[in-house]
Amino acid sequence: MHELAPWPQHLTLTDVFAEGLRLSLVWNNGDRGQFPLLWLRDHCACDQCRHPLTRERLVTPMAAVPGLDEARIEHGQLHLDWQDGHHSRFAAGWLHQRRPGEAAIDSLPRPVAWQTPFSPQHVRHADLVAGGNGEKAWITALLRDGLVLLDEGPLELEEVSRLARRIGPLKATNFGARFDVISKPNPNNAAYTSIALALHTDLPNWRQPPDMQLLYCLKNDAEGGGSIFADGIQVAEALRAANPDHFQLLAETAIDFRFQDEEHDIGVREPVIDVGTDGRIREIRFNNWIRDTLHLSADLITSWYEAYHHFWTLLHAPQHQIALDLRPGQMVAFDNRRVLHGREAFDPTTGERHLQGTYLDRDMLESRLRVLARKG
Ligand SMILES: C[N+](C)(C)CCCC[C@H](N)C(=O)O
Ligand SMILES: O=C(O)CCC(=O)C(=O)O
Repeated sequence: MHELAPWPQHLTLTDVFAEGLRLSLVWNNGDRGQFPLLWLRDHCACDQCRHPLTRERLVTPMAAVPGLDEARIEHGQLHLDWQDGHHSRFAAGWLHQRRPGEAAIDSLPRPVAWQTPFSPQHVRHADLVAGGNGEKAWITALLRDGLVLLDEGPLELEEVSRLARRIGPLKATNFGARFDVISKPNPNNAAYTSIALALHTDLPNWRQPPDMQLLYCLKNDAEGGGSIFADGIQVAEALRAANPDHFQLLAETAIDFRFQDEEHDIGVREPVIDVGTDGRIREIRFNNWIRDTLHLSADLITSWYEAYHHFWTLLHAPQHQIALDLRPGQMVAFDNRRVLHGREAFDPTTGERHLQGTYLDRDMLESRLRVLARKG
């Protein structure tokens, strides 16, 4: 079927009936499904309909489906002879996975809000780089919890880039594809100082902020510098429960985020909480440094500030935060569209602190997990 993902091999078809412009199929496990003929012709997997090497569809949209001469089951699989001379063959398990009206089966983990007390999953570096289950566990935890820790990695510069490249290309931003979090002489960003960083998401001033952030600890022996995290979904749900009007205001009111330095001026107008039509929280944009002028009507301004302050207070409430003291050789990976991160101030005169970081697209993590799942 020109499909790399596995489909159930034990299923066979036992019956097929034509009903107008549909076929009704019955499998050996008793399941039934109805398939419009147009769908079947559009999904034909022969070499004229699917490119044998790229696996991409070659069939173009049809106004009407050619008539069917015969639909039959051979060795449990479906064979169709079309009146225009075309022949299609469908594997029973492949069709079963795609029964119209059934939700598509995707093995990707759904995001699950943190429950207090939340303790993140840890994966050993050696297990991640061995591939297989270690890598699956790491990606699964990251997609599900929005945060995962890697332990016992080597103290090598660029290890973060090597790990990221296993998954996909590093996602470049105006800070480069790979960045060093150290205190710098002429910082363009609070991260490059030694001051405390309140909880934030990175680059909410981009239409599409980076999805996943990896921070690899190489040195952390200065006094202070502990890391903090909070789950934006958990806290936004807490806000919705405590004050639905505040939640609504942050979800419905777009505000401006903006970053500027000598070379850039990157801004976007979006709400702090992005809620889907189903009420699900899809994204949090929260970064108080790069919130731009609050350009709202005078009526809205005071109530927006109230709601924002409420959210800020809940984010920083001890029950919503986890504190991590990153050790050299440890890497934290988190979903930057959901989980907020921050750190305590550190004293650069007492020792060194050096993190190397990069970003990854969520699509690449999902892709990697699907590829790993092919092997079962
Ligand atoms: C991690 N790195 C230093 C590269 C970027 C940090 C970005 C955080 C910043 N306040 C902003 O969103 O613009
Ligand atoms: O220094 C840290 O621990 C976090 C740095 C940070 O918040 C950032 O790079 O955005």
